[in-house]
Amino acid sequence: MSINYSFGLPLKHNFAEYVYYQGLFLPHEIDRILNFWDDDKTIKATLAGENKHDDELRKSSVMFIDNTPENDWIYKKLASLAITCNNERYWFDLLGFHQELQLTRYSEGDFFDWHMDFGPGEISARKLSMTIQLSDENDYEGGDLQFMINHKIVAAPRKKGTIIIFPSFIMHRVTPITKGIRQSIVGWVSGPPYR
Ligand SMILES: O=C(O)CCC(=O)C(=O)O
Ligand SMILES: [Fe+2]
Repeated sequence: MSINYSFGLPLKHNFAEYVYYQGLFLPHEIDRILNFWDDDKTIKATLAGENKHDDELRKSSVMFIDNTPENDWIYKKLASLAITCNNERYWFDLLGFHQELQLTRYSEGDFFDWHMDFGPGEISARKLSMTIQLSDENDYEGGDLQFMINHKIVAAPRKKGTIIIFPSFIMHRVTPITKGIRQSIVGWVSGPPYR
């Protein structure tokens, strides 16, 4: 027998484990971002939150893109895309970027194994994760950004300039680079606790 015991929850039929967008950054803008790479500002990637050093989970180099006036165009574009995407798909409460955008470089042998971007402590406010594929897909082998969707592993598009957005609680990884270099920007949009 059927029952009707609705709490009247607003259901979101547009939810997707990840979405991607192309064309927000022009090729010359991507090249401009790639030129930010400065070996002197580079650090070995650590994990936010718990288990800060876990060499088995992650190997890559990162630097941070300060939110200075010259870099604001990058933040602006990503913020506006995040808001649009959120309004179409997720309806999370978002407050903004509370951590600097991260420029990541994966060289041969580098990887980031299965993880969520969400967790206890300083990463508990993350709601949406964003990745920009900065490298030409033919410049590296391996280095796929993949999502675990139920029992299936799905790879994100690799095309240079693609922006992939996903809820920060979705499991994902970057497979080991077997040849070349892959670069990406990773950003996290934060918000108040889920309720
Ligand atoms: O490089 C990427 O595309 C994603 C990296 C990642 O998952 C992270 O930094 O949390
Ligand atoms: Fe991640």
